[in-house]
Parts: sequence; C-alpha cells; structure tokens
Amino acid sequence: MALTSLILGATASIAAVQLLLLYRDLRRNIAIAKRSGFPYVLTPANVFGVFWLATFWFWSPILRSLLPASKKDGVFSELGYGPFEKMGSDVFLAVSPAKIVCFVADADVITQITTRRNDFPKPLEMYGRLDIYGKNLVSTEGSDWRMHRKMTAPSFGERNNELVFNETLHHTQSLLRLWTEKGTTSDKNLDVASDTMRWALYIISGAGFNVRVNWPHEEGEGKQKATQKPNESSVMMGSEVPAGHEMSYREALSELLHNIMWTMMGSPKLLKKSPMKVHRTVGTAVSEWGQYMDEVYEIKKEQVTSGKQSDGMDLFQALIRASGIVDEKQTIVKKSDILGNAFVLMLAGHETTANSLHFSLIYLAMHWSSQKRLQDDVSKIIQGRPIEEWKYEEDFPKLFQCMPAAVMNETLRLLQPVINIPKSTAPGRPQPFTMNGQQHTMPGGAHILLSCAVHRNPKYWPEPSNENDKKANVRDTDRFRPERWLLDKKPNADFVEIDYDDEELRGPSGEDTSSSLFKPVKGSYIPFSDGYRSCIGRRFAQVELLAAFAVIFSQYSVELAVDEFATDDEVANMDDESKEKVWRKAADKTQHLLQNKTASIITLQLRGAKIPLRLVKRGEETFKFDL
Ligand code: HEM
Repeated sequence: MALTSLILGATASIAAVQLLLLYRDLRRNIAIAKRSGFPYVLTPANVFGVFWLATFWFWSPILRSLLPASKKDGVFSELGYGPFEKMGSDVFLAVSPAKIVCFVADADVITQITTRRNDFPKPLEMYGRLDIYGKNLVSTEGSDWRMHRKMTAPSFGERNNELVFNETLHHTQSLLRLWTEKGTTSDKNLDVASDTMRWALYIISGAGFNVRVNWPHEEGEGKQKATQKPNESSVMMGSEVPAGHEMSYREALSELLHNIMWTMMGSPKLLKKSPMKVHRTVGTAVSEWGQYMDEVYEIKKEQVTSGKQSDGMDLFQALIRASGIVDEKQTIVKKSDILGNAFVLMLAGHETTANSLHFSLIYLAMHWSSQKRLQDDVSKIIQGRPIEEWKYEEDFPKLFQCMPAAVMNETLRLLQPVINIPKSTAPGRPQPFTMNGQQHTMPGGAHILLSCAVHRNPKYWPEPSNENDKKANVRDTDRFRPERWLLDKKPNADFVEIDYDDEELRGPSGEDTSSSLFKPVKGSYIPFSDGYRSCIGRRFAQVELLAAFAVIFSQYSVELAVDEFATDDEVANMDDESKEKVWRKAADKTQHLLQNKTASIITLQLRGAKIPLRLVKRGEETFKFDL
C-alpha cells in the first residue's frame, strides 16, 4: 500500500514538473513569437514532430471535439489560402512548447528563403527515416548534400529525358490496355489511384534504373513480348519470387513505398517481430528491396567495370560512374550512398507524379471544355502519327507550350503534392528578412513551411478578364481553370533565374513553365520548390505527365462514373437534361471529396475515398459538362 502511494506520488510529481516545464517553454516561445511581429496561434504539440506524426490520428478527434464550432475549421485545414486569411497575414506562426513553426504564403519571402540556403537549411530531423539504405540528397545538407547532388545531377540532364518520354509512352499504353480491358467487364470503373501509382513506379524503375517491370495483366503468354525492352543490360522483374527472396521485386517496392511511415517505428528486424501484420510486411519489404538493389548494384557495377553502357539514363550506372566507386581507393563515396540515393529517387519520383496524373484526370472529367481543348491540342501536335513515331525532341516542346502543360500546371497549382516545403533556422541563429518593404526576424530554431496556399493567394493570380469566365460563389483561385495559363499575347517579363554558385548542382535546366504560358510572380508557384533545393526530377515529372496526357487523350476521354446515382441502362435512356442532373450529383460529390478527403503523409493523396472514373473512346462521351 505504502509502495503504491509512493509510486503514485512520484508519478504525480514528475507529471507536475513536466507540466511546469512545458508551461515555461510555451511562455518562452510566445514571447519570441510576439517579438517577431507576426500573428500566431497556439498548438498543443509540434505538428511536424515525430510524436505528433505518429499519434495525430488519436489526438486529432479529441482536440477537435474540444474546440468551439467557430474554430473547428482551424488554421491547419491543409489546403487553401483560408488559414492565412483568417490570420490576416501571409506569414504567421504556430507556437507550441516544443517549437515555433512559421507558415509562409508570401512570394517574396519564399524567394528569400529558397535562395539563402545556408540561412534557411532543411530541418534534417524530419528526414531521418529516409536513410533506410544510406545517406542521400534528400536527407543531407551543406557539403554532404553537394556531394550527393553532384553525383545525381548528371542523370537528370536534358539528354536523358528522351528515355523518360519513351518509357512513359510504353507504360501508358500498358495502363490503357488495363483500362480498356476493364471497360469490357461488368465493373467498368477504374481504380485510377492505384493504377497510376503502379504506372509511376514502373516508369521510374525503367527510366531510372533500367529495371523493366511487367504489368500483372501483361504477364501471360504472348503479351510478355510487348513489354520486353530491347536492351540487354536491363534487369527484368515481374511477379515471380526468385530463389533467395520472400517477395517479388514489384511487391517489395510497393509495400515499402506505400507503408513507408511505419519504418519510423524501428529497424526491419524489429518490425518483423511486431504483432501487427502491416509492420511485419513492411519489415520484410525493407530487407527485400534492399537485397534486390544490392543485386542490381552488383550487376551494374560489373557492367560499368566491363565498359558496357546501357542505352539511356540508368541512374545506377551513372551513380556508380560518378562516384568513381569502381576504383574503391579513389573515392570517398560508399555503396550505401548509391543505394540511399536510389531509394529516395524512387520514393520522391513515384507518388508525386502518380497523384498528379490521378488528380489531372479527375479535374478533366469535371471540366469537359478543358478536356476537349486538351484533346484538340494533342491532335494538332500528333497529327494522327502512330505512337512509335512520336519523338521527344519534336513533341515534348510542343506539348509544353499549350493546353497539356496548362492542365499539368493547374493541377499542380491546386493540389501540389508537397503541400508544405520544410525549411528551418538554426537554433540561436535568428534570420532577418523583409516583407512588404519592412524588416522582420525569423526566430532561431524555427521550422518554416513554404505553404501551397501561395498558389491560391489572390495577390498573385489574376482573375479572368472576361466576365463570362467568372463563377459566382467560387473564388477564382480555388477553381480548376487551366485556361489561366494560356496567354493571348507574348509575355514581356521573364523569370529572374537564380544565380547558382555551381552549375553542376542544378539538375534539370529550363524553367518551371514554358515561356509561352502565363508566368507567375517568382516565389508564387512552387510545386517543385525553388532555388538550390528544388526538385531534381522536375523535368522528369513534366515529361512523364505530358507524354501520358498525349497517349491517353489522343484516343480517349475520361468521365466521372455516375453509378451511385443511376445505372448504365438508366443513363442510356436519359435525355441531356437528366444526364446533366445525374452528372452534377457525381461532380458535387467529387468536388466534396477533393476538398475533404485529400491529406498528406508524405505527399498529398486522396485518402479513405475513391473517385470512380471511366475511360471512353473519343467521340463516344456521355457527359460533356463543366462544373
Ligand atoms: C509532379 C511531380 C513532382 C513534384 C511536384 C515534386 C516536388 C518536389 C519538391 C517540392 C521538392 C522539395 C522538397 C523539399 O524541399 O523537402 C522535391 C525534391 C526532390 N525531388 Fe521532386 N517532385 C516531383 C517529381 C520528382 C521525380 C520524378 C523525381 C525523381 C525521379 C524527384 C526527385 C526529387 C529529389 C531527389 C528531391 C530532393 C532534391 C534535393 O534536395 O536536392 N521528384 N520534389
């Protein structure tokens, strides 16, 4: 009894001391926030800390239920400019006892932060788990990052994009075969979210690593041939589990990437011992993919040593070559650096593009006029040529100048895959910056999030000049209106390019958008981030998306599936007015899901909901309506 009281007493004292310490830290952070001159809100925990990320699903509903109704749509609703509007400033702070987090939606401030790499480094503690296979260019800073960037940048030069283009043509045709087969079954609705994820994975495997993965629906006799790559240095992977493995390459890769958050829980060894199946599967996937990469590494190292070139990008070969690792005495680069980079390129390069294609298709299904204009532009460029005759150098620049690029840019404006780009200030090193001509100070030790809200900040996005293009009750910045990117006249101002101190770090050349399209104010359009730590795969992703649009929309249209509201037979007997009614119900629901069911763990995705789409031959559409 006495012992129990003692334990209870000690626990209560420790809790009381902890609470006092938290209160002290909160007061200190509030005082710092006040000195910054920016508005602030209080939060119970650092919402970007590991503790919160791992347990937010538990706390969020409890905290929400405690909030008054007026605050339920609080400042952390993830999308849109609303939070900044509520705070009355394009920069505001969220203060918790552990951290000050600064949210930024001002273009000029964003540019100051992205160009001052040493003053505003990435908060590396957020990227620790990406080191599963080794250090890499996402999880490092300073001279380590320069080494990784120099090693990877050559693989992203303009000359390698042809391979990305061709690989995308190949895999998008496989995707279409899957979707058209689906059209002949009783359930005609496409599972676009998971199919586009596969699509992106297979492209990055092929274009990035020269590993050709076969689609499950093309694995049988006869179809196998269509997916073979005429390159003997490729490594072929399918659904078979080779000797010495527990999972196929395809399974290991998708289990690993789709459940990456669980790797934060501990090592693969520990995960494999967890009572939860998902943990054990991820644990196995981590070791399995590592083992596959080891094997690919050895094959590629042998190819480099024997002077065998693969015919394109093959990041692995390029990484091995750039590292000088074949002569181990001559290099400080380790094998783990190569595997670490291979992994993050795979990670960074697949969900982002997959979601962008997924969201573009949904938006186009809701905006027939834009879809039609996209199809017309694709037809003008392609001129009925068979896909085998499409050429990267000729066709990509054209696709990049008209409606396909406008659709891509607009999707990335509204649903930017990385919704908050993290930066920081070092502890004890507050940083001065200017906003609206006034000097401010960013506190030291802060997390900074360059918010996708800047994409909807009305300061930077002109309303349509034509009154007919305006929509009552919908803010123009919240609308999918790809036509905003198409210019009537030539632009007269160019982007001011960053003055890179070292061209080798730069990666892909060229600007975010074509010079023939609308040029946003610098810092106001940052789907690929900006400055030194901007996305090295930007051109890779642009090539993938535009090539996919060309393949899909040269032959097909996408439509919202309306089965929740009417059967196919009912629709077939409807007049146009009834069709529109039923379509509007599906479109309203889609709009609602996009607003309420997209959330970000690593990238923004539709979570816990599906938006069913259908593919129909061009000219055979049922629903030609606009939201
Ligand atoms: C629509 C597609 C994509 C979007 C929107 C996107 C966006 C971004 C953003 C916002 C960043 C900065 C992240 C940060 O600072 O934390 C980034 C970095 C990066 N991205 Fe992408 N990305 C896309 C596709 C790709 C692809 C296809 C690859 C590779 C094949 C790739 C590889 C990387 C890498 C390696 C970095 C880190 C660069 C560095 O820190 O030096 N991304 N990306």
